[in-house]
This record gives sequence, C-alpha cells and structure tokens, in this order.
Amino acid sequence: MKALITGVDGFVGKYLSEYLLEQGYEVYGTTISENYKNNKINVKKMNLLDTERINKIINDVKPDKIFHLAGQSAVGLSWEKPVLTVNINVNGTLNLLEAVRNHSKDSKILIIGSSDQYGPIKPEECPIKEGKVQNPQSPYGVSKKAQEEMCKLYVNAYNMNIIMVRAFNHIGAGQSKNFVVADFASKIAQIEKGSEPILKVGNLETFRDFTDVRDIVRGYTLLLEKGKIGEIYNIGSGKEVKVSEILKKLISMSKKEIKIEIDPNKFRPVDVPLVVCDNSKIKRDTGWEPEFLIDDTLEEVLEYWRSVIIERRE
Ligand SMILES: Nc1nc2c(ncn2[C@@H]2O[C@H](COP(=O)(O)OP(=O)(O)O[C@H]3O[C@H](CO)[C@@H](O)[C@H](O)[C@@H]3O)[C@@H](O)[C@H]2O)c(=O)[nH]1
Repeated sequence: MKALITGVDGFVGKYLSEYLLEQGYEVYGTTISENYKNNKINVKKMNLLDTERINKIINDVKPDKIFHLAGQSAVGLSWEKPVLTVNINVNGTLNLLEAVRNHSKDSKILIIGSSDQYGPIKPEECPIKEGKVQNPQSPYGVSKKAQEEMCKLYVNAYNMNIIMVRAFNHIGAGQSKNFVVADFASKIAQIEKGSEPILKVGNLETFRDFTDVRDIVRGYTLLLEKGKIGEIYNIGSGKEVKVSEILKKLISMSKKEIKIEIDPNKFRPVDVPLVVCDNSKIKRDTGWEPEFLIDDTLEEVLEYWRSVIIERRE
C-alpha cells in the first residue's frame, strides 16, 4: 500500500510518516525544502504551486492514499501573509486535486481543514458538530473553508475519493514556535538556560481543544481506512482548556521564577474565544479515541525544548 504525504517534513508529517511506516505502508513524501533527508521514505521535492511537478509526481507514484498536509497552517501568520496563505491552501490544493483527477483517480485523499473554519462559537454551541454553520474569522480559516468547498465539488462533479477532516489544535515535540504551547515552552526553556526571566504572552483568555499529535496522525490514518468518502470529520480531544491554564501548567513544571508580561503585539485582530470539538462522528465511523493526556504531552514538549535550547552565556 503506497501512501503519499504532502509536506512530509512539517510537524505533523514527521509523526505521520513514522506511524505509516510502523503500519507497513510504503511511504512517499513531498517537501518544498532543499535540505530535508529521510532514508526511510521516498522524498520528492515539490512546490504546491508548480503544477508540472505535481502532475509528474502523482503520475509516477500513483499513491493508494494521499495525506495532504502541506499548507500555511499558522492562524497568526495568515494575518501577515493573507495572499500567500490563500495561494498555498486553496490554489495548491486545487493543483493537487487536478493532478489526481488526471493521473490517479482512484487515490483516496485526506484533506486537512481546521476548526478555525467555524469562527466564533457561542458557549451553547459547544462542543462543535460538523453541521455547524461556518463563519471563519481569519484569512487562514477562510482559506481552509474555500479548500473544503473545492473538495466537495470534486467529490460531486468527478466522483473523487476525498475525505475531509477539520483538525482542532494539536501539540507535540517539534512544533513551530508560531503555536502557543511551543511558544510558551521554548521561552521557559530559554529562561532556564539563562535568559531574562520574563515571558511575553498574548491573549490568555481564550479556550482551545488540544490533542497530542500522535493521536491526530492515528486518526488521519483511520479516516482513510474507515471514513466515508465525501464526508467531513472533526478531530479533537473534546475537552477545552484555557490558554492561561496551559501557561500555568508549563510554568509549574519549571523550577525558575518566571514573570509573565502581556504583550499587545501578540494579540490578533480577531481571536476566537472558545473552541471545543464534538468528536462523536469520527469515533462512530472509525473507532478513534484520543489516548494521550495533556499533562504528559506538555511535559514532553517542555523536555523537547530543554534539549534543543543551548545554554546562554553572558
Ligand atoms: N502563538 C501564540 N498564541 C498565544 C500566545 N499567547 C496567547 N495565545 C493564544 O493562544 C491561542 C492558540 O493559539 P495558536 O496556538 O496559534 O492556535 P490557533 O490560533 O488556535 O490555531 C491552531 O489551531 C487551529 C485549529 O483550531 C489549527 O487549524 C491551526 O493550524 C493552529 O494549529 C490563541 O487564542 C492565541 O491568541 C502566544 O504567546 N503565542
């Protein structure tokens, strides 16, 4: 069974490729980077906006399963780079769909969307079901909604084998500092290594549903094995945590005295206050259950940053 992961060198791609290898898949992965090497899988350099290259790779590999992870995934960054975000997330996905339609129509494709597509949610609408009307409030959320609309069209018009997932926040070792847990943990590790003991943070009042990335990649794999074509699935733990609580937990794992400073530059023009996943559909159709506990994942993320941050010498 051949699986192709776009964006294999990203945070989720690295975990997914390991998991698929363990499951016995022959793994192919695309990257935009010149430097990514992994001799356990077949790595192909590919830019999602290079249609010729995408067509060639899909035609050569003809994967049984495609996990489309490549994209611009940071909500904060999408406010700074809205055009890039839409180009990669909408046009890039469309280029992939066209290549599959032309050269490998039987491939099953998992398209990664986001809970950010829902936009602001009232407490009484939580946990959020897939049927909730979408009202995205960031360039990123709008791009992911548009991506999904294109996919629905390709299922209806061309009978393509596409399953769509809306992922809620996920965390783990190796995630970029654009995301809140990695941002906080990396700064705590820096402070432990001698930086000024001031932790600058953004909006601590929001609630998010955090899931360990290892649970997420297992869910993605189950969706392409057992999910229904043309359907949309939420994936997330089903539990909400306040961002201030995450900060408190991480700081309590450190022996250093740390002063918290609210930095207005870290606030976003619009920030969704509350997100909680109703995961009953993915559980029902695939048997997926989250396994990791958030406190254990936070410990591991902090340990990871401790291992990569170098001692500061004055
Ligand atoms: N990054 C960051 N966020 C902070 C900080 N302080 C507070 N926050 C708040 O922490 C929350 C989570 O921020 P992110 O980790 O950047 O995640 P997100 O905006 O919820 O987006 C993530 O989740 C989506 C699913 O809901 C994903 O689709 C998206 O790709 C991303 O992973 C936001 O309310 C953000 O304002 C900080 O110092 N850094």
